Amino acid sequence: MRFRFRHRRIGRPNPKGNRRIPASSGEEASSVAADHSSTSPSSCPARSCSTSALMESSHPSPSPPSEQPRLTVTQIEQLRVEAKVFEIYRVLNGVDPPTMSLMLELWRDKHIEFLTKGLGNLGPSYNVLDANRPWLCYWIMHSIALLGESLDLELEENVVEFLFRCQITANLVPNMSESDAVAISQDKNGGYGGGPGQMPHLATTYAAVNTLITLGSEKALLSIDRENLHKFFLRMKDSSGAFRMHDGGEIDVRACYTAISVASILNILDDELVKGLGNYILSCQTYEGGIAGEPSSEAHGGYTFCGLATMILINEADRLDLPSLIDWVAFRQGVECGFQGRANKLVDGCYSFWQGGSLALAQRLLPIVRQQLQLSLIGVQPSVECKTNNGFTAEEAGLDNGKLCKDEAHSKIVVFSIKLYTILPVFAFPYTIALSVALQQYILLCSQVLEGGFKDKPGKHRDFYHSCYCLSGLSLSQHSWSGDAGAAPLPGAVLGPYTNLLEPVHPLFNVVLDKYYKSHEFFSAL
Ligand SMILES: CC(C)=CCC/C(C)=C/CC/C(C)=C/COP(=O)(O)OP(=O)(O)O
Ligand SMILES: [Zn+2]
Repeated sequence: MRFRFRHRRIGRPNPKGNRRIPASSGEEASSVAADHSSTSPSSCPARSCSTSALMESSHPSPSPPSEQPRLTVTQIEQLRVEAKVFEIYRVLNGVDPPTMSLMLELWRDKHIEFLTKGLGNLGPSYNVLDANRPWLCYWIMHSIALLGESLDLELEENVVEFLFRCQITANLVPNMSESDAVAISQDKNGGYGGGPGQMPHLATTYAAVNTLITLGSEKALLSIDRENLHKFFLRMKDSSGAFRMHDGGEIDVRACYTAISVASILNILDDELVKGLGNYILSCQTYEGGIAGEPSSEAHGGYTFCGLATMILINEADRLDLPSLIDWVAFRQGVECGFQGRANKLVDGCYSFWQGGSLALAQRLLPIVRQQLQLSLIGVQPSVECKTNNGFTAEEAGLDNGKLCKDEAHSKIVVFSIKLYTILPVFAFPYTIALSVALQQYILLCSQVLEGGFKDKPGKHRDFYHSCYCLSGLSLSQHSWSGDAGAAPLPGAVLGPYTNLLEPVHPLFNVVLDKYYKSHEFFSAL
């Protein structure tokens, strides 16, 4: 039977009543505003994974050397070999750890407390992250749903109404009456802005629609103006086949994903929106194997997720070089067990989703991956030397009898074997369980804040963005080997107490699976 935390409305007593609350660190209550400032594009000391990555154009330059202190590989290996997880915690956090079971426990009630406090800040006087308010709704509501909770109906309605006002575009004034808003929503401008009266933007449109799907009420789903949204998407479509973020805005893989994800989940995806898009995404896959934000840029986990998910949604994933992509993502998991966003950068909790999500997607593409590996070897005749060196028989390597000379065959097989060695372990059952449990260890020990919320890494502040993507990554890794959707994960796949188990997410859209099914049914019937 499936283990779930379902439909506990926030504000009611906790039926489990078994949460152990750690002593306050003194950072509490008044610190929520301070936490927000840590996500503010303008005030974030380290812009790493700031919300600017979601809203602004990003052209990563070659990675600068980091000043962040980190353990050396030798130190980590030593600590690991001696199984001194406590020591790792102490060195990373600078304080003595609580007991092991407390460290590995998901502090549900504290997370809910932190998340619900954030909802109070969506009103018109809330200036920090002013252009990101639908994102705040999504990060918070999705995190709450992952934890198996939901809001009181009145609070949910407030969010629906707030987002409805964000659907009204730049030619309107904030705080207008609902009747005026309804009248003006009939005009040609679709899409959601970062706040009421702001210009529509693809990123905030994605955040708003995912929030409404997460809320899932009829009122929430019906509030989405699909017809005008489709017009908005067509207006954002560029002649290259890609999309731009907003009128006159930048063209990149993020814009492609947000447009296609929303169009797909709302059942308004058509040939016009898809035309030429696969070619654009393909031109963003770099020599490293990952996907960049735009052609000739550096591969990055955020864009790799967006690019791969888009290709799957438009049914063109087989055009990507999947073995190289998987190779690249797998090597982004550092010795700290978390993922980095790109080569030579520090690991960070949010990539648990962007990189972990890419692996979760690739896992479903294994038949295509195998086919691509085999196709790259058609006609190759393995030599005895190759078989000995690489430990694979011709049959295992999927080789045909071929016409290539020995040298050519040899070089191809070496390349092939490198891929086999890196890709097979990534998807071999026990090995992958170990990798996903290791990722859970990073999230629970290094990103989780025991007072509630999640952060990039020790030494940083918690924020809603990292809370959302750490929880999303945690859910994906807990469920990564559950088999058919809906099956309960094996206890060994869930690090810490089994009560840590989160709701499963749909890896293409990053909404809770049940919410996706409900909305799919709803929009298929329209
Ligand atoms: C759905 C949607 C809008 C997705 C956005 C995907 C996403 C997170 C893209 C990342 C953008 C980027 C290049 C960040 C680098 O920031 P950095 O240089 O500060 O971080 P780093 O050092 O970890 O690379
Ligand atoms: Zn981050």
